[in-house]
Amino acid sequence: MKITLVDHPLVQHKLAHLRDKSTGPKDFRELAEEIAMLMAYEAMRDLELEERVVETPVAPARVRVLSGKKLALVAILRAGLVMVEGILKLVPHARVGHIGLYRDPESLSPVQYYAKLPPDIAERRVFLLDPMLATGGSASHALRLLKDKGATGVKLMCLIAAPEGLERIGRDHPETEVVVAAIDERLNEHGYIVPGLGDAGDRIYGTK
Ligand SMILES: O=P(O)(O)OC[C@H]1O[C@H](OP(=O)(O)OP(=O)(O)O)[C@H](O)[C@@H]1O
Ligand SMILES: O=c1cc[nH]c(=O)[nH]1
Ligand SMILES: [Mg+2]
Repeated sequence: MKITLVDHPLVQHKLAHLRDKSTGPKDFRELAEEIAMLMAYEAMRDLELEERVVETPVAPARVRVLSGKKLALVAILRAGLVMVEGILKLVPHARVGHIGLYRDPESLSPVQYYAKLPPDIAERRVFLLDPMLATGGSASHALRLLKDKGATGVKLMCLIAAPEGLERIGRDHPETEVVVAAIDERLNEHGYIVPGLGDAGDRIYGTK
């Protein structure tokens, strides 16, 4: 499994504020959007380009524009929604899918309550978005669902990953590239990432 760590200073600076427990929902959402946007710059580095010629006011210019497969952003609800908002600013024509999952607090297994994907998902470059990769159960479930719909080459983008989650994805979906801004120490006894940032969904929406 390929892991891409986005350790750019701007990403790390914003992540520091995101982790801080005194950061409220408004700033949390803005920071998470900005980090996702900066990470997408790296995650989309291998998008295909084709040559064109455009007329500048001075002369023809050979330019390169995006070509190849169209894009799909798939958010794991709820927390993945903020990443969609950031990345859509860069690629506004991407189609957006939603997979609704919550972790059962006892078993920590994902429970699916919703799924709506672009019908041509198998023909698109897919970026699966969730800020937190903890046990990896939610991301692994979502990757299975996407693959069952015919998606290939899906990239998983997470702000913070635990080693346990990365191992799980490597085991279940070894062909998947995971793009992360930080790899933390471990999970605690409740399945939260240490030091992490707490419950991403609750911090985004102020539900705790
Ligand atoms: O790797 P895992 O162990 O599966 O944990 C990660 C999942 O937990 C969080 O979602 P949560 O279940 O809190 O749902 P929410 O986004 O609605 O709050 C997070 O956004 C991930 O989807
Ligand atoms: O640390 C964690 C683990 C799972 N989900 C979160 O939102 N945070
Ligand atoms: Mg949550």
